[in-house]
Amino acid sequence: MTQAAFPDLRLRRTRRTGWSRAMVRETTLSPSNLIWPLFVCDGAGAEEPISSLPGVSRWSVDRIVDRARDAVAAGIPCLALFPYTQADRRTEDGSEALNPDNLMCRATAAIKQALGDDIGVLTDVALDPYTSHGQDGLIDATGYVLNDETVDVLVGQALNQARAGADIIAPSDMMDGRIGAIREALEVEGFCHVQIMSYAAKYASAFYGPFRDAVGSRGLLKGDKKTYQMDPANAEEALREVAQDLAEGADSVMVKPGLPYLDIVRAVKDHFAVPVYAYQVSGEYAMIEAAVAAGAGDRDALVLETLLAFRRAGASGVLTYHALHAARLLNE
Ligand SMILES: NCc1[nH]cc(CCC(=O)O)c1CC(=O)O
Ligand SMILES: [Mg+2]
Repeated sequence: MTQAAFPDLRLRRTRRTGWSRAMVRETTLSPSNLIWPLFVCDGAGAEEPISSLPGVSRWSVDRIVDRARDAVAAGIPCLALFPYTQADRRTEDGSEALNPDNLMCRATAAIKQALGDDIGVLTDVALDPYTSHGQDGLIDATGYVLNDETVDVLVGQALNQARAGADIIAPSDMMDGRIGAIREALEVEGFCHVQIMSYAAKYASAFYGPFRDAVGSRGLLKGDKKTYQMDPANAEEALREVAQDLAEGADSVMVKPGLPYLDIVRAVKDHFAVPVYAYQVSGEYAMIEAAVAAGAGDRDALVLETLLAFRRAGASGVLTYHALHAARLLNE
C-alpha cells in the first residue's frame, strides 16, 4: 500500500476531536469482556480483606451472592470462584476438592439458585487450594507432581463442580491430558452443555504471590511449579499447549499471566481463531494498586488502559480483580 506523504498525510488530523477519535477507534471494551474472580470463605456475613490484594476480600457464601448481584447489575457476564480452605481441611491428596459440600460447590449452588442464567459461574479445577503442600496435584515421595494420578482426581473435581451447577469448568493445573479426560467424563454424566475454558498457556510466574495468600497456600508451598507450568521463555510451546487442549475439546483457552504475555495472546488468536481469554493476575492487580498508592498513576486510567490492551491483543475477555470497578466506569 502506498501512503501519502507529509503534509498531505497528517495522522494527527483524525485525533483532533473526541467524535473523530471515536470514529477511527479500532478496539472496544465493555463489561461483557470481563470475568470477575472472587474468593469464597467459610462463615456467614463474612468479609475477610486480603492484605496483599488491597481492595479485594474473601466473602462467605451468603455475601458472594450479593457480589454476584453486583456483577449482574454492572453487566459482567461471568464470575470465577476460588476457595479459601481452612488448614484442617487440607490434606496431602487434596480430597476436599471431591467433597460435594465444599465451599466451591456451596457458593456455586447459591449463586445459581439466586440468579440462574443471569450470570455464568466458572470454577477452577486444580488441587492447590486443598492440598497441605500447596501443589496443584498429587506428589510422590520426592515432591514431584504426578500427572496421570492427578488427572484422575481432577476429573472427579470437575464432575463435583458440574453437579453443583458450574457453567464453565476451568482447569488451571497444567497436567497433560486433563481436558480430554474431563470432557469425556462430563459427556458421560450428561453435562454436555458445561463448557471448558482451559488455562492452556499458564506460565510459572512470579506474579501469583497475592493469589496464594488469598487461597491460603502461600506458607504451605515449598519450591515452585516449574515442572508443570510453562517456562516464561517459551512462546512456540504455548501454541502446542493450546493446540492440544483444543483437540481435546476445550471451548476456549486462556493465557496467564496477562500483560507480560500479550504476545502469546496475539499469537494464539492469530493461529487458532478461537475465543482467547487472558488473566490479569493478582500480582498485576497489586502492581497497579501499588502505583496508585505511590501517586504514580491514576487508577481508573490505568485499569481501563490495561484492559483495552488485552482486547487490542486479541483477547475476547479478561479475568481481572478490577472487573466490577472497570464495569462501573464503562457504564458511566
Ligand atoms: N491453580 C492455581 C492458580 N489458579 C489461579 C492462580 C493465580 C491467579 C492470580 O495470581 O491471580 C493460581 C496460582 C498458581 O498457579 O500458583
Ligand atoms: Mg497442556
